[in-house]
Amino acid sequence: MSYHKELAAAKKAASLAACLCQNVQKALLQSDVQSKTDKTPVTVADYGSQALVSFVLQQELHAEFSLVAEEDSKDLRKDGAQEIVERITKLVNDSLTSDGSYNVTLSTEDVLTAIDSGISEGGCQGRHWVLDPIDGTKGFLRGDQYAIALALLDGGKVVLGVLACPNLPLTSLKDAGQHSPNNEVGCLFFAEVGGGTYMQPLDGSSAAKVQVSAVENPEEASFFESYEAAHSMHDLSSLIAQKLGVKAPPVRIDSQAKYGALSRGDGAIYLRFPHKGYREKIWDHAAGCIVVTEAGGVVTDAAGQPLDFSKGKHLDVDTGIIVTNQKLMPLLLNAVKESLKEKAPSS
Ligand SMILES: Nc1ncnc2c1ncn2[C@@H]1O[C@H](COP(=O)(O)OS(=O)(=O)O)[C@@H](OP(=O)(O)O)[C@H]1O
Ligand SMILES: [Mg+2]
Ligand SMILES: [Mg+2]
Ligand SMILES: [Mg+2]
Repeated sequence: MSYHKELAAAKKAASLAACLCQNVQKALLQSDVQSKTDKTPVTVADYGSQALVSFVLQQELHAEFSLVAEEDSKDLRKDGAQEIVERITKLVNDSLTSDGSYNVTLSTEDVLTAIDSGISEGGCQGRHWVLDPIDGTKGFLRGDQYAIALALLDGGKVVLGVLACPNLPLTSLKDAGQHSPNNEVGCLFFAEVGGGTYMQPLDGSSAAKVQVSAVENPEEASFFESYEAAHSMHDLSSLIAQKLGVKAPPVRIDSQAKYGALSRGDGAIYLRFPHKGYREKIWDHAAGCIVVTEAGGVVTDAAGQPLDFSKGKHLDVDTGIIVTNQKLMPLLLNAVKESLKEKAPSS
């Protein structure tokens, strides 16, 4: 089955949302940031991006629509939130006007409704869009990496994914720090099942196929991990890297930009080991997972099992998520197993 129409709609939605986020990041006001009940930050751009993607997908596809997305409008419907809802609505309308494809002006209620169409639970039947309107909100607030991550599930499998990474350099991160005449940023990665992974500049110029690193010797490999130590155990990844013989220091960047960078071979390994008790959400991995696998990579949990996106909002993974190329995966799995055994509290 082909998903060309859906992929075109997803690229349009994610690119427009990326423009909205870039505009907010340039002029971020402290009042634009709120704290959610789980104490993580959310900004007007997270809400605006979710409303915009939801609206664009519904306009483009005219089909029955199910969206599993990170944000909801609960906090925005509370007393005192009217001003922030108006700001979000203005951001969404400005983005729609600058694109010019839709002759509409959304009301505040339209925007809240668009945000809330992301309440689906997903599952193993039918089609479900999966959206992280800003993945890496902490990175976004620091002015670092973040991504708009959009994927489509069909029968519980990820069939397409788009990652818009507005701050990711167009050239490899391996060249970072070296003198490069081209320090432009803004990448759009996209993949359809069976069709490979492509990257194009967010400004829309032509796309090129990408491949994961072909490195077979771990001593030549470098690895990515979360920027935030609260999101992944840096001491455990350091032990795994040491056991593998990786020489390079970790590359710490926020969000699924890690999957994008890995898909084009900027590094060979991604290690993610959340602290005990954290449950991974499908929107933090669905788009990244297909972007890497279609580029020839492998994404598994720490036990070597593929990620199962068919169980609803959560991913029930064993201990952590690891990503690399097919050659390095057996070595990596061994290093992970040994490191976990060593770190386990002795009974
Ligand atoms: N405690 C904890 N453990 C593990 N993961 C967590 C935790 N808290 C949050 N999150 C999720 O991490 C998402 C950000 O992705 P990363 O961890 O790759 O980015 S970062 O480098 O740490 O910023 C981040 O995504 P966004 O909320 O979309 O920014 C969260 O879903
Ligand atoms: Mg969040
Ligand atoms: Mg996220
Ligand atoms: Mg998010």
